[in-house]
Amino acid sequence: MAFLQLKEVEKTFFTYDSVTTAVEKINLTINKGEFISIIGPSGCGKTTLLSLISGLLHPTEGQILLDGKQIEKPTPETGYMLQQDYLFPWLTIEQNITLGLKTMGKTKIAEKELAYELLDTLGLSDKTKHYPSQLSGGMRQRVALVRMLSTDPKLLLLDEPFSALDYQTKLKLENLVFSTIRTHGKTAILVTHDIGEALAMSDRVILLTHRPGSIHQEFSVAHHLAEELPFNVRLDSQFTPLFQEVWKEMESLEKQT
Ligand SMILES: Nc1ncnc2c1ncn2[C@@H]1O[C@H](COP(=O)(O)OP(=O)(O)OP(=O)(O)O)[C@@H](O)[C@H]1O
Repeated sequence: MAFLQLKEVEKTFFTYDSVTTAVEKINLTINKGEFISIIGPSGCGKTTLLSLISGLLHPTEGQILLDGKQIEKPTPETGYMLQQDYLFPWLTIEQNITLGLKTMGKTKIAEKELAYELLDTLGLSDKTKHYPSQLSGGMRQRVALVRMLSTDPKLLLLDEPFSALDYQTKLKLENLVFSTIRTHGKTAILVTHDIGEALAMSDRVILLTHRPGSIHQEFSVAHHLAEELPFNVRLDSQFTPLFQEVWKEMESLEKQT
């Protein structure tokens, strides 16, 4: 059975003076353990699509099924990581990363084990008593990654999580996020404006059309590359031709406006 299935999904926003169809006719199947990226022109509905998958929004038409069950509302089965880390400034790093567990009533030491293990793996174990303002942007995003994974969600939704970082930090964090997600065998969907990032991190890249966004083309990344760390993928001889292929398609979409 498909892990995540989008069937003829459409989302239209109705406001007092406008009707906006953000996405339409989206048919997509994602298997367990896959890493998918969604790219496309600005305003084509990428974030809307993630919000629909998270259960924060409901489709106007169509269905979204996770493990065969229709998604009705946000649940701990799905984790979200955004461009801004949204850490609570008045809580320590330790309190921030265990907050999700606390709201789920999981306060036992054994239930927090994964969170502490992740803090250690991501080099943050000496920062547990610090406050977010005492950390760099890259560190804060690492904390956001730990917070997302600590409740052990089945599906991860990443909405431009690296776009506010400087280039070097972004490259390092891509590697770290990728290896952490792969190690834990999670299924992930990344929204990004960066073609290179999409290709370096994913098994498949989905290119959406202009709004209303529908799937224009899907690009598969060779299996041996999809298993490599993103930084190494960027250096591979197959990377540039694939980048050019995606770039050309994006350019052709621009010409259609
Ligand atoms: N709550 C809302 N009410 C009305 N219109 C909305 C709402 N949310 C999104 N939209 C509209 O839906 C369209 C798609 O927005 P969305 O943010 O999903 O695009 P995006 O591809 O993520 O954009 P970007 O690339 O700029 O981040 C836009 O025209 C946006 O104005």
